[in-house]
Amino acid sequence: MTDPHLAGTAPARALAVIGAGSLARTLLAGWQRAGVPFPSVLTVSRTASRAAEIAWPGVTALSLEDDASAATRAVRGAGLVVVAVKPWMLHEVAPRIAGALEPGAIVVSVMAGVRLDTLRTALGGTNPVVRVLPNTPSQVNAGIAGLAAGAAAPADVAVVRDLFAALGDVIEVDEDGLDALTMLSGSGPALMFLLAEKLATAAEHQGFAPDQAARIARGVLAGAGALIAETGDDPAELRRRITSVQGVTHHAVSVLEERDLGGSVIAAADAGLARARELATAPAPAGSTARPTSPTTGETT
Ligand SMILES: NC(=O)C1=CN([C@@H]2O[C@H](COP(=O)(O)OP(=O)(O)OC[C@H]3O[C@@H](n4cnc5c(N)ncnc54)[C@H](O)[C@@H]3O)[C@@H](O)[C@H]2O)C=CC1
Ligand SMILES: O=C(O)[C@@H]1CCC=N1
Repeated sequence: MTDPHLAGTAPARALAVIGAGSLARTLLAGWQRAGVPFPSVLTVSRTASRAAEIAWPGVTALSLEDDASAATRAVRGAGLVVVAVKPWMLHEVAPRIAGALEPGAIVVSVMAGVRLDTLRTALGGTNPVVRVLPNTPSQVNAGIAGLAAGAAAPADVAVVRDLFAALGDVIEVDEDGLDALTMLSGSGPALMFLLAEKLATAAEHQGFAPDQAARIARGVLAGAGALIAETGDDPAELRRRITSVQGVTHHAVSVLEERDLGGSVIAAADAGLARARELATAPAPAGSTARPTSPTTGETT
């Protein structure tokens, strides 16, 4: 699928992606799907085994394990550099790339919490830096990304905006707005998937086999998503059409409202915002190099 916004406007710039984990792969898959014509794409992983997982056409996957200068090599010649490591790894990445960035190369940070001032200082202060907060539906060009431009020149911001418009909707905000979006749209899909997991658990509780329970949960989430996407109707209106007076939906939803679902989601948003702000200066969490850590929260590293 080629995004019509991009026709004729896509930057013919080489792309370097530092940190080729979950989000980086999501973005690359989305750009490939949208047909974004990068002249070359280099990714940098920490380990050779992670680099070997990226056997994609047109992508050269380097690793620090194989070549300690991989990050420096990747950014040389790149017009766009996406930094997609965990926020607490910036201190390791920045010295490797700061002196090697091409003049005018645009750095896009997708790291949660890390402020533009911090990025600019860490990267030597001469290259334009833009913060973007994407989400994983970008992989299927159905993402929402927050974009905070800071002091970047309008032409550079336009390049980044076009790039992420190929992956879905782009909302321009200031940095405080970006911290809030980190949970709302960045983590938002996880909330929806959590609800689907809980629906499957409830189905099993009511006697369905696990494979049937999984089909029910997947079908409901995918069907509801397709309905809202294709009709463009308001979620409250779509819910109203399901809710018969004193019917089944009314009784089920009442239980969630009595247990303050709305208050719980607001509390979750506040907790996410607080954590996004903390990440600006936080050390690596204990155990953050192990994968995966928790079946409940689904943390990857
Ligand atoms: N996963 C998501 O849905 C979203 C993630 N983000 C942000 O994206 C960033 C990456 O997150 P994920 O992809 O989920 O994490 P991840 O752990 O899957 O990927 C990070 C990758 O960086 C690599 N890495 C670490 N140090 C490195 C170094 N010095 N040089 C090169 N590579 C190095 C790691 O080996 C790992 O593969 C984080 O800062 C996160 O806040 C933002 C929005 C959404
Ligand atoms: O959990 C995280 O910190 C990242 C940022 C938003 C989604 N994943």
